[in-house]
Amino acid sequence: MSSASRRSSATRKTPPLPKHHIRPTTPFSTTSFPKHPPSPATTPPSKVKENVTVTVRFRPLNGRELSKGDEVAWYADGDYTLRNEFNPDIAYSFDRVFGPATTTRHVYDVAAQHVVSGAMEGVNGTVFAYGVTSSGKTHTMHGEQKSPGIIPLAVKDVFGIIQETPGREYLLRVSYLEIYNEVINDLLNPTGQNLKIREDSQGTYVEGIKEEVVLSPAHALSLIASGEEHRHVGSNNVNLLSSRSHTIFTVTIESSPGEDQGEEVTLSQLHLIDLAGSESSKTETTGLRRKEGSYINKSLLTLGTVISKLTDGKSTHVPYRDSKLTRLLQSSLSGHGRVSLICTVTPASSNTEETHNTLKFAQRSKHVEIKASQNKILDEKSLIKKYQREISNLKQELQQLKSGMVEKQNPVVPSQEDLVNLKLQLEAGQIKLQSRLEEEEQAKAALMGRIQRLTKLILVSTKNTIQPNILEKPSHRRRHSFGEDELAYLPDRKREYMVDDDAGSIDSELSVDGRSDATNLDEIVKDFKRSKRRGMLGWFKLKVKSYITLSYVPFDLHLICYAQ
Ligand SMILES: Nc1ncnc2c1ncn2[C@@H]1O[C@H](COP(=O)(O)OP(=O)(O)OP(=O)(O)O)[C@@H](O)[C@H]1O
Repeated sequence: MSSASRRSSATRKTPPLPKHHIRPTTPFSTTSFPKHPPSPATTPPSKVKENVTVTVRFRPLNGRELSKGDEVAWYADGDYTLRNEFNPDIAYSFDRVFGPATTTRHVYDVAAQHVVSGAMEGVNGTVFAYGVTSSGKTHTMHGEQKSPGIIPLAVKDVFGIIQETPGREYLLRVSYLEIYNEVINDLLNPTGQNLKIREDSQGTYVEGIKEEVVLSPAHALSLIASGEEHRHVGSNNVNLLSSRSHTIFTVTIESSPGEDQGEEVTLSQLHLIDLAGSESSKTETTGLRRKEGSYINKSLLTLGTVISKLTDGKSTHVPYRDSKLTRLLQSSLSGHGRVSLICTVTPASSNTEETHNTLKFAQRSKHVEIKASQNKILDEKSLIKKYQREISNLKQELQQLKSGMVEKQNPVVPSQEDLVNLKLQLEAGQIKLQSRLEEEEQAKAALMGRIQRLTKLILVSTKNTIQPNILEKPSHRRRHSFGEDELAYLPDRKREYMVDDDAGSIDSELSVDGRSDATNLDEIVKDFKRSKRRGMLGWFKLKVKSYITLSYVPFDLHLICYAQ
């Protein structure tokens, strides 16, 4: 093969070699998860073994490599095999090998979609990109506006799955952290520095990490973008924007069949990880960069050791504790949930050795066994159930408050004498009445606000086929439309997201009252102004009429007080 033709592509189609297909979806069973003890009410786990999905993605030779005369040293030989150009005996097979022309969308469909859909069904999932500096990890995980990466595609998919799952309610929370020089920083909360890893009976977790409930893809992406602003990035001689830290973006997904149904809630975590790249002596660095590089290399070395120990079949001790990265990945690597490893490589001959090391790591990782199983929790442990119960209680409370107010307003036609007495009573008790009315109004507004806030947090599909009549009345749930625009993912964009106003289905129910109140109030104000013109007697005549026609008497009382 000539240099020129080698340079043109790192992909070749030759007769098929033994193929390694992506494993079929594993039937779900039950397991536990960090921070949430397993429910005794769950069915016994029927764990089915599968392996980590391991794929390799080539990036094209870049300008720097071409200008220094680099050749293609490694190439994709079909969809599953990767070969060394100069030594045909060196070949590796993986679940999939992506040539340099492959789109990230395709990588997502093959390497990440099954992990994301599993997470939506309660199976923990981890997708991570591994490779040397400048091999394309960030390009793969984050992408750019024109070519969104695995993280934005997964976020969009999560909301798409909610939309395609009528009759189920979801609550999503996200967190975003970096491990920089072996220190954990919260990227969603700049004051959350040097956070500690804690362990409970269910595994490791980061103490004090901020979790934000997300309401739409744009909302989640804006959080990532704002988190990215705090991530440590710097340039080395091969990458102008080299990641100096490992990042873990976690989506916690709770789902339940609905407010009044007894079925357990499923809970899972989806970890999307962009590792920093290992650096060799060729990566010329000094000072701070070198220090960062040594932390990065050390933690990746520990990751390699952990993978080796997990797969050699004889180790009794796995050194998860030797790095923050492996401690946080402990639950995933020790088999709780689905894992997809995307190794990124350059075909460049100048990087032959580094690419070979990545491939050896990928090969070992293939033998890590995992048991994908579904997490279920009891109602009381679940945030979504807590919110659902709270909404229902608040609605009852609101109803009681409203009916209490209406009872007090029963329109009775008073006699002339009653009216005089009433006026005297009103004069005596006007301040008390006024403040009580204000209190009731405030309580009502507070209840409405709480119901509205809680309702917005729970996500449902607009395709509600379970209750078709729901379309006939204003919805009580937040509605979403998940367009491509949601992926307009600008890292420099500040948090300009919403809690927007399309949500307000509960508004529509509540605003019915709001509008009628306002209408009555307007009328009363008009009456009041007219009566002022006519003098007090006119006002009293008018009020007698108002008592009969208006149902919302407290406002009348209120105005009478002012009218005196
Ligand atoms: N598959 C690809 N197609 C086109 N360009 C790519 C691809 N992969 C990476 N690149 C480009 O190569 C450069 C380096 O990629 P990237 O920053 O993703 O590397 P990295 O592995 O994350 O590096 P580091 O570990 O230093 O952060 C970027 O300019 C990126 O746009």
